[in-house]
Amino acid sequence: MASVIDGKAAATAVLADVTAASERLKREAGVQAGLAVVIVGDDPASHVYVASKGKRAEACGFRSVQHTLPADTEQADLLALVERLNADEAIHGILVQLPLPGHLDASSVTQAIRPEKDVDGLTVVNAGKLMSGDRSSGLVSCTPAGAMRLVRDVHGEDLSGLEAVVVGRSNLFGKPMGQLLLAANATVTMAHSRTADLSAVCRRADILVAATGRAGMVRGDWIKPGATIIDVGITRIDAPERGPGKTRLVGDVAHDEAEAVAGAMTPVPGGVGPMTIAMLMANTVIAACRQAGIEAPSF
Ligand SMILES: Nc1nc2c(c(=O)[nH]1)N[C@@H](CN(C=O)c1ccc(C(=O)N[C@@H](CCC(=O)O)C(=O)O)cc1)CN2
Repeated sequence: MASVIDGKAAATAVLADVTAASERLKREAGVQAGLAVVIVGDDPASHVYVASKGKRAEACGFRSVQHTLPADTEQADLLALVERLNADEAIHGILVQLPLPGHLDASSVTQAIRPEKDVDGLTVVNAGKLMSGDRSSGLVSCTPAGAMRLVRDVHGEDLSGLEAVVVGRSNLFGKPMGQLLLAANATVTMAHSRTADLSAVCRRADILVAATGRAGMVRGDWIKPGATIIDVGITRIDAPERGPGKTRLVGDVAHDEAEAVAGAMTPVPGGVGPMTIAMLMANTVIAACRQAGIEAPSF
């Protein structure tokens, strides 16, 4: 039976360190870290995540600002807001919640954020720094940074000799996750929906990271006995067994099958999700320390 990798407990530990760093920033530089989150439209899940980001930011002692824009916001208006936030000295981190409504070009909005304030780690500057191994001035995308911290809790800092397979190749998660695993000396395979014999590729993994976007896609017989499973998926499904109209969250890994084979695995909920928000707070305090010219913590 796989042991549970407790993302909530790991997130609580990160948030305690973030709060301490935020207090040090105030003491040493007289600066309150500022995080601005921009949300466009009415997607209910996005609103829940953004509200949670605001609450966490306040709990860490940050100034937290939320900009809520209507679904029919024009590209030029969104870009103008990003420019205002770029110029605002009280704001050290900017995040535009994704997905954006279909008529907006998410990439050009993301790329308009000043790299020093890009707490989502999505600008080409930050993606390039991650790829070239520059961790001293770049910012890493929150979900992969959080997932990597969970991997380190199980395997330590050095993954030499271990095979890691990442299923999914998004800019937000799969690509940076592959880079982080590689930087820790894992032998990394990036797999995706067009990979031939995906189940056989996954079975090679000592560390299997599933970000397929398809609930329950990774089955028990895709898993090497004893492997560590990081499940990045989060899908709400109907749960009639819990009562009429009830729902529950599931990941990309068939949980019960995987539990019988894996050595350790993240649950959904309570695994990678809480780490996403904790690492956003970590990135914000790192960005604020750098902008204030004091030593930034590492997480
Ligand atoms: N600009 C960004 N947009 C999005 C990101 C991102 O990193 N940057 N990630 C996801 C959504 N996301 C944060 O924005 C996120 C997803 C899930 C969780 C979380 O804590 N999940 C909980 C369950 C929550 C629930 O009950 O619904 C868990 O897994 O335990 C936090 C953040 C897409 N957009």
